[in-house]
Amino acid sequence: MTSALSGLRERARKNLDPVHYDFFAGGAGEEVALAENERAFHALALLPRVLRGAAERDLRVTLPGARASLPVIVSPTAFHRLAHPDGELATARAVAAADTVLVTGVASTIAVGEVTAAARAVRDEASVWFQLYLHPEQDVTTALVRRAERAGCSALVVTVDSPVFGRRERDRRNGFHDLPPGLAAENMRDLPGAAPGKPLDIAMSPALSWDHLRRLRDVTALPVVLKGVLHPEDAALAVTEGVDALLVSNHGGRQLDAAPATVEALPAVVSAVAGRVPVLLDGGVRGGSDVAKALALGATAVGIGRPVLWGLAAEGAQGVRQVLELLRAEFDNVLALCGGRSPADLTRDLVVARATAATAAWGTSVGPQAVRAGEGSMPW
Ligand SMILES: Cc1cc2nc3c(=O)[nH]c(=O)nc-3n(C[C@H](O)[C@H](O)[C@H](O)COP(=O)(O)O)c2cc1C
Ligand SMILES: CC(C)CC(=O)C(=O)O
Repeated sequence: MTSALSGLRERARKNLDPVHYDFFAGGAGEEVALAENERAFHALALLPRVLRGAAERDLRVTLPGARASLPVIVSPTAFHRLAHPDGELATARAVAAADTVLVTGVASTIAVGEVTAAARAVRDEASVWFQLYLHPEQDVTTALVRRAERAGCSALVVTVDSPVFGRRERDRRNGFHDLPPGLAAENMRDLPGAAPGKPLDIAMSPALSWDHLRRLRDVTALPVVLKGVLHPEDAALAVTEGVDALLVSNHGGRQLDAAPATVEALPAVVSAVAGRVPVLLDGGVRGGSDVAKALALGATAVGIGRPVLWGLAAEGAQGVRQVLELLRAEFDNVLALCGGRSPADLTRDLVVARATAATAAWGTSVGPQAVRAGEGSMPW
């Protein structure tokens, strides 16, 4: 993590109630997956190409229902008003100003219609996607989808890595179970089964199956991004089921602690999808070179979770904007250093396992590992 980003995190830590800091920062279990997401990026190196004439660079990418000015979008994170009084409104303004996609979540402390309005006040065509969990009762899911459609969201992000809630030790230790008075999951109000004036609980259900996803697709024409896929067989199934994109994610290490680092799971998913839909990744992206590594391994874009929360808690909308501009500048710099003009120039042969990077470049004994990576085998 660069000093600018860790500086924001430290300022966020100072501003936040320690219990809320732990909620944002923490993971499940022993926080192995949380740590692995970042470690796995460090374990990879980029093998740059030279003399490729990369004076003019274009960072834009096309995604379902959206275009983004850089291949970094904002993943859904809960309860932004714990980080800053303006909460998701501040996040929405900053993300729209940076001209990328905001994935606003069902666990937002501001209703989705107000979030999209704040984004559109900054940029007419601002892209906002809506993240939801499938509810076992179809009428609740449908009501959430209608809410997102009315708000003008251009895709649905369906999180499927949460059949049950991960065991978050920090939250248990801190006794953090409820939002402070005055804050609520605003999108959960006025849903079928909700008591008047009271938000419904966000359901996480182990009973969900592909049938529930089919029922969702029956009630909406919005593109669907499936979030939390790690197994290549699930990726292939999802494509067969007609999803419009996949987001490789382990929920920032907050669900299955034994899950692999996302950048390590990415190549097999990319291979299973075989170019049929875009594949995105989140988890542990902290700098421009992480973005470049994920793209070289086949991601169309990456999402960031905690860095946005650090920016928001440190400085509100300004802080979120700072995080996105930092990543834009770093990614552009790395792209140039790799001799690339656009994200498409970041190809798989540019990624090698760090332990073998030098020997791969020399073409000696370990070299073929990196060379074969370009042909579909794993470089680690
Ligand atoms: C505080 C917090 C809350 C989150 N809330 C949600 C959520 O409501 N829905 C969801 O799909 N993912 C949620 N996530 C996971 C993020 O969307 C994303 O997968 C993860 O944060 C990416 O990892 P990173 O924080 O290392 O960038 C949350 C993550 C954090 C840190
Ligand atoms: C409270 C949850 C709905 C959000 C969260 O913390 C998570 O998904 O990690």
